[in-house]
Amino acid sequence: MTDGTTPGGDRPEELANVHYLPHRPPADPAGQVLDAELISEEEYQQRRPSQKALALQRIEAYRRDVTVVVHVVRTVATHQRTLRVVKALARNVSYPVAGAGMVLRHWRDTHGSARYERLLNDAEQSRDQEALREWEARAVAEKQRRHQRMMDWIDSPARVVKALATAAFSVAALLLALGVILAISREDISQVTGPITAVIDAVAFVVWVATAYGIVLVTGATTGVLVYLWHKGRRHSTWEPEWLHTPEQRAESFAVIDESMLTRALTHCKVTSLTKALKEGQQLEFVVLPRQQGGGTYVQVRLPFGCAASDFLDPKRVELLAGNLGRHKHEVYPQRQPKADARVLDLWVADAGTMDKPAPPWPLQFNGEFDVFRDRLPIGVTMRGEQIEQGMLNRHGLIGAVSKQGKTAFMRLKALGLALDPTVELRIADLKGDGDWSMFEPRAHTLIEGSAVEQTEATCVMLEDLVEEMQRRYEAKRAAGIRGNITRELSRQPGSGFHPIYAFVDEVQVLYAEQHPIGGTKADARAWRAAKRLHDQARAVNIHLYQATQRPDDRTLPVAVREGAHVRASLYVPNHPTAKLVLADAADMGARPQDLRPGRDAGTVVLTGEVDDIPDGMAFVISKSHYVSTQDAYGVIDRAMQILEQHGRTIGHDDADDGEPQRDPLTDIATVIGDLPKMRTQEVLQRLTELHRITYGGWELGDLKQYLTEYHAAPYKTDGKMHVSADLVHTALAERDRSGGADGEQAGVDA
Ligand SMILES: Nc1ncnc2c1ncn2[C@@H]1O[C@H](COP(=O)(O)OP(=O)(O)OP(=O)(O)O)[C@@H](O)[C@H]1O
Repeated sequence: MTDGTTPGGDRPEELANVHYLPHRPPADPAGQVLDAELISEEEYQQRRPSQKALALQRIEAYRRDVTVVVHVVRTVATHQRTLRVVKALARNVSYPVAGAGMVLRHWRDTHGSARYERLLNDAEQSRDQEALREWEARAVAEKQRRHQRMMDWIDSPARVVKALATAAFSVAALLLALGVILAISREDISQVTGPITAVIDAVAFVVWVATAYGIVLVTGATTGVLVYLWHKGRRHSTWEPEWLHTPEQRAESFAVIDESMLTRALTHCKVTSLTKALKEGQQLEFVVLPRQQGGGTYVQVRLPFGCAASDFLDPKRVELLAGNLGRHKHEVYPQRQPKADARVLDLWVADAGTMDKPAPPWPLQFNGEFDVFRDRLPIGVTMRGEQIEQGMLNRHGLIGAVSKQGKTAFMRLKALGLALDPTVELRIADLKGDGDWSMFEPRAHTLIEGSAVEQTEATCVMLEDLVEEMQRRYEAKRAAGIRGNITRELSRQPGSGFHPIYAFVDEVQVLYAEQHPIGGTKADARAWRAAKRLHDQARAVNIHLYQATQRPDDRTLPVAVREGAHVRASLYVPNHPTAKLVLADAADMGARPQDLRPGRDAGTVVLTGEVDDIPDGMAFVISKSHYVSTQDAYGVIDRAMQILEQHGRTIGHDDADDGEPQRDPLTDIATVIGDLPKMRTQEVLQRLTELHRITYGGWELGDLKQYLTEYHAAPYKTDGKMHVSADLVHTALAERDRSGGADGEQAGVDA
C-alpha cells in the first residue's frame, strides 16, 4: 500500500484521523516502504473499503466534529462566567435605554397633555365639577400654547436664514466697497477682493476652531447624557427583567416592600376575581401605604369590586403571595381587616431574615422587681426587636403548642416575672413533672409535680381551693363596702386578703383527660367546673389562672374552659383547626402559628386577645419570647426569695386561711386622732378606713358611737357637729391597760 491507508478496516482510527491530518504526498516507493505484501488485484478489491463504508466513516467523523463543537459552544455559553458577563452587558446596555424612557415619560407627564388627562380623570372620579371645568379650560389653553410654540418652531428657521442672508449680503457689500476704495487709493485692482478674502479666512479659522471644540463638546455632552441616563436607568428602572438581576439586586429588590411590588405580588396570586377586575381597569387602592411596623411592613389594601380579602387567606395563596414577595410563608400574614368591609385586606410582611434572629436576654433575669399593679411584664420582642410587654393583672391565659416548642418556657417566664413581686402568691401544677418547675419550690405556695392520679387530684383540689378563696374574697369585699376594683394599696397591704394569686397548670390536658369525676366534660366533673368558675369570676378579686396544653381539643380542654382565657398564645401547632382552638377568631384573621417552623421557631409566639402591644388594627402580634433556661430560672427564684425577705414577707403570710391579726379599734382611733384634741366623727371613720379598709370599711357612725360608748368615750356635739374627744379616748386606753390590756374578746375585731 502506498497511500498510507490500511485497507480492510484494521486501523479504523487512522481512517478517521485522515480527516484531521493535512494532505500527505504519496510516499516514495523507493525510500519509504519498509514492509509490504504482494497481493492480487482481486484481493486488493476485497480488502479495499467500499465507497459506502468510506462515506459512512466520513459522516461519523463529521458527526464527532459537530458533537465536539456543540459541546464546546454549550460549555462556554452556559458557563457561569459567560452568563455573568452577558447579563452585565445586557444590563448596562439596558440602563441608558430605561433611563431615556423614564426621562421621556417624565417630560410627557409634566409637559404633555397626559398630565391634564390624569388630573381630569381624578376630578371626574371624585365628581368634582368645579375642578373638572377648571382643568378642561387649562387643558385647552395649554393646547393652544403648544400649537403656537410649534408654529414658532416651524417659522423660525426661515426667519433665521433670511436674517443671516441679509447680514451676509450687507457685510459682503460693505467689504466690497472697502476693497474698491482700497484698490482706487493704491491703484491696484487686485485689492478689491482683499478685505473679503481676509474676512473669509478669519471666518474659516473661527469655524475650524469651533468645529474642533464642537466635536470635543458633543462627545463630552453625549457621554455625560449617556452616563446620566445609565445612572437613572440603573437606580430607578422597573422594567429590567428579573433574570438580568445580580443576586444582590434580587435580594435588595425584595428588601423594601412598596406599592408596585405589592400590586405585582397580589396580582400573581391566581385570584381570578382580582385578575378580572384589573383587566377591566379597576385598581388596588392603598388605604394605608406600606409602613414599618412590628418588625416588618404593614399595609392595608382595598381590593377592587368583586374581590374579597378572604380570598387571600387560603394557605396556598399565602404561600404564593409569600413567594412573590421573596419571603417564606411564615413571614407573610394577610388578614381580613376586622373593622372594615370585606374588600379590605390587611397585610403584614416580616423583614427578610428577622424571624431567625434570637430574642435578647430577659430584662428581669438579673435585676429588678416586678409590681403587677404598676408594671407590665417583658415577655419578648417583635420581629424587629421592639419590646413586647404584657399587663398581668385581671387576665387569664391559655398557651398551646405541640411538644418542644417552648410552651413551658413561655409560661414559666410569666411565673418567674410574677415571683419578683413580693405580694404575689403562686400555685403551680406541673402535670409532666420533669423538673421544669422545681425551682419554684421555695417560692410557690403550692407546687404539684407529676402526672399520676394523685397529682391530677391535687391539681383539681388546688383549683377548687381557689374557687373557695374567690368566694371568701367576694364576701370580704362586700363586708368592707369595696366597690369596683381592689386597689393596689389594699392588695399590697400585709394581711389584706386581696393579694394577687396566680395559678399555673402546665400540661393541663392531663387534668381534663383524667377519669370522671376529676376529668372529663360531664356536667358534674370537678376540674372543668372549678376552672370555669375561676374564669368567670376570679379576676375581679385578683385570682388568675394560666393553662398550657399540647392538645387543645374538646376532650382535653373543654370548650367552656377554653373560652375563658383573655390572653391566648400559640407557638407552633400542626394545622389551622388546632390554631383556631388556641387563638379562636384570630386564626381566621391571618394568625397562622401552623406556618412557624417546628423546632427552628421554638419560642416564637403568636399572641392575641388582651395583649397590650398588639399593633393598631391587627388581631394578633408575633413575638420572639425571651428565654430563661431551667438552670437560669433557679437564679431568678433565688432573687425572688431575697426580694420577699427584703419586704418582710413569707410564703403563706398572705394566705387568708392563716387568719388576720386582730385590730384594736381603741388604739387605732387614738392613732388616727394623733395629737389633735378632738376630731369630727366622719373624719375618724374615714381615717380608720384608710388605715385598714378590711376592718373599718364597713363601719358607720352608729358602729363608732356604740364602740366608744362602751369605753365611756362616746362622741359629743360641739359647734353643731359630732366629735370624738382625744382625752376621753386616751383615758379609756389607760383605764383598759390598768384593768389588763387590750381585751380581744370585747375590743378586738377580727380582720
Ligand atoms: N424563647 C425561646 N427561645 C429559644 N429557644 C427556646 C425558647 N423557648 C424554648 N426554646 C427551646 O425549646 C425547647 C423546648 O422548650 P419547652 O420545654 O418549653 O417546650 P414545651 O413546648 O413545653 O415542650 P413539652 O410540651 O414537651 O414540655 C427548649 O429546651 C429550648 O431549647
